[in-house]
Amino acid sequence: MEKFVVTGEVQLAGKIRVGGAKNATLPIMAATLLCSGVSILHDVPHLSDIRAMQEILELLGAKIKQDGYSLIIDTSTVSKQEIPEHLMREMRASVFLMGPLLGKFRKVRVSYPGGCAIGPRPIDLHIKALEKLGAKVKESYGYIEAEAGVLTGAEIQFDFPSVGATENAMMAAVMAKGTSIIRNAAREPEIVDLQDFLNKMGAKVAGAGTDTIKIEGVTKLFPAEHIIMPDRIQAGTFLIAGAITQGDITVDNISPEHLFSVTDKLEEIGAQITARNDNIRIRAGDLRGVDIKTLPFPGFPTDLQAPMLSLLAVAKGTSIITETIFENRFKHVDELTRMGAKIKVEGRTAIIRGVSKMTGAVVAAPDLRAGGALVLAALAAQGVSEIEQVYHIDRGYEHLELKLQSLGACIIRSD
Ligand SMILES: CC(=O)N[C@H]1[C@@H](OP(=O)(O)OP(=O)(O)OC[C@H]2O[C@@H](n3ccc(=O)[nH]c3=O)[C@H](O)[C@@H]2O)O[C@H](CO)[C@@H](O)[C@@H]1O
Ligand SMILES: C=C(OP(=O)(O)O)C(=O)O
Repeated sequence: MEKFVVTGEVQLAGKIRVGGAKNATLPIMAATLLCSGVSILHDVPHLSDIRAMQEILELLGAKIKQDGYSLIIDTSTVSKQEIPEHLMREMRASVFLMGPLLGKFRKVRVSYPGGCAIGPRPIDLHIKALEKLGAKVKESYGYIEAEAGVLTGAEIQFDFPSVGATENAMMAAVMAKGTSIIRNAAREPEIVDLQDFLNKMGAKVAGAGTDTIKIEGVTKLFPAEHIIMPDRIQAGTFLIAGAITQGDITVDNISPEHLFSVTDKLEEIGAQITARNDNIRIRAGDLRGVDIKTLPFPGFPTDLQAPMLSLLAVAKGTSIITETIFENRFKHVDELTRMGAKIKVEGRTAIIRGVSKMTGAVVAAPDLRAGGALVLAALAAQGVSEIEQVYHIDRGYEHLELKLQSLGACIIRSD
């Protein structure tokens, strides 16, 4: 199995461009099912999750061509509404197919989705939204079947602003009869990107980015062309890499407003941030501990909690991180402890006593962002580290080792 071998204590410097966001691409790929014809997506990252979604769409009957960072998706031959279990299990985003398949065929059969093992990840809010729109949902033997003679616009009130449930509800509602209103909707930028794509297809969606989304159902949607929004989580990871290595990095092709909660914390920690139209520069300074609570957007993103924890592990003083989104997202802590970090986890809180240096060790990536966090820790640590289970990292960071090498890091992929 592949691993990363990292020699730490190299200050990173230079410019890095981030590509399209995994978490925007996946629902948009699913949304192409809502029409019949050729949609073109640009800046699609080369990631294993994207390949898994491609495999599912192809299995449903789509024809897909990849041209560099563009995906040409022809949905005119899609005929199936059922997704086999082994593909559903590959990633969380497979659940996004329920909304569009129901919208298109009025019928869908899927098993429970996989994704990062970061605590229980129920789909009750997804199902509730589909039921509100008129679907009859049956769960048995690990499969979920939904059917709707007609989908009818409805008021959907979420108990929690779930990103995936908001996206699924939007995709099911765009072709429902009448008006739908989603309240307490998630406000993540990826939802705005999905709205933009759906509207290019001829949908009538407004309000994404706020907690109330209004959708006027239409009878037909058309193929569309779209440039995927930049990946704010990758951008945040590179900024943290700059801070943890005492470096000077500029991250290009990013909307600074997507990262305010992160750059604000980095400044509080002691880094100097300069944000321009589409780039952010970070120059590291003396690092000091801060407290962080993960929250739905525009709060601090849970997907950057693990990388930030690595940074706080070498910041002066005590920091407290409270993870409010997922129940079990501190799996990197045991691995960071092997590298000399001093961290105590109590329930959803991690108490971090900063050490002046971590030391290289053999560690294993327990999930995607935790894997990213271990790479960052290794970049700062004294000596050589090996990070195993790189396949988790490849789900969401494209050629992370090559990107870090371009900034001067000493990291290689090895068998
Ligand atoms: C592919 C993708 O875009 N993944 C992102 C998406 O995941 P995902 O869409 O799965 O995250 P959600 O916002 O739905 O989940 C947030 C919380 O809501 C709970 N919940 C969710 C749905 C539901 O039906 N019932 C329920 O209780 C979850 O267990 C979790 O505790 O948003 C998360 C939160 O920003 C990110 O960490 C993931 O990277
Ligand atoms: C948790 C993540 O992904 P997923 O929801 O696809 O598991 C992530 O991108 O950090």
